[in-house]
Amino acid sequence: MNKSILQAKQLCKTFSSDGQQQHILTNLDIDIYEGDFTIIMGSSGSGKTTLLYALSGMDKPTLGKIIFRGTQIQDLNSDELAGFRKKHCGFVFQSIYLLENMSIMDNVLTAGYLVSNNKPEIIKRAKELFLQVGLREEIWRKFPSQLSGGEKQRAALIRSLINKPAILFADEPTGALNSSSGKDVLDILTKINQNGQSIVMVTHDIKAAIRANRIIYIMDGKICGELHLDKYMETNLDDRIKKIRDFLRENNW
Ligand SMILES: Nc1ncnc2c1ncn2[C@@H]1O[C@H](COP(=O)(O)OP(=O)(O)OP(=O)(O)O)[C@@H](O)[C@H]1O
Repeated sequence: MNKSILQAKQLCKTFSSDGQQQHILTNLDIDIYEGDFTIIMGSSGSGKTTLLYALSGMDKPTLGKIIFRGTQIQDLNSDELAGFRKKHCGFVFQSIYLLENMSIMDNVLTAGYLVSNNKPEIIKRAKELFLQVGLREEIWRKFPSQLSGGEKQRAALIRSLINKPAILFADEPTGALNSSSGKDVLDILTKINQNGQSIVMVTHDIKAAIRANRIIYIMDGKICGELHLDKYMETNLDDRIKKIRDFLRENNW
């Protein structure tokens, strides 16, 4: 098994609304391992996004510890947390949050300059990433509104990778894309994972889940099932899909 890079210990998250407390995560323990493509599944409202946000420092847990390479991040103040996220985490979401008033290249470079002063290095890496995800030079200076949903999501993915995050967190990144664009994004995620990028992704979609080598199932704020698979290959997909379907059925999905 690979080295653990992120741990949650006795994680609890409670939301209060209308005077009522809702316990979404309760005493949840999890390790995220370097190089894994970890998928979080579970029924709607089971707490998948809440878990992703807590693990990535986007939101503070109510109780418990989040430990990234030995540092407890739940105790960081908001500036320190923002620094942690910028430096170590990449994010892609279903909604694509690119800045509309700048080109996709500038969106990427701006994110890179927040972390590094080495502008030539950032520009070089951005160009490499654009080519790696199949976005040709002709569109680098286009604004987000001039691009298709799939192109925008690929640009958002480059932005999330520009600072070489230790972990890429993704929340249904293909949820708003047509199946061909969704497949392109999954192919890119698979490729970067094969090159060593650790990924934690929430999805409802078996087509996305087959890309993982580890699937966590959560129910009522707890991990109730875990499936380990070999790294994704385009062969034996029927067998892989069957294993995932059986696993989901066992968990009453
Ligand atoms: N900021 C918040 N304030 C109050 N309740 C919240 C908040 N964020 C999430 N919740 C509640 O926590 C529960 C879990 O939400 P979460 O988004 O983690 O679920 P999910 O498993 O990702 O669901 P889905 O698959 O539908 O996206 C839901 O009942 C939701 O209403």
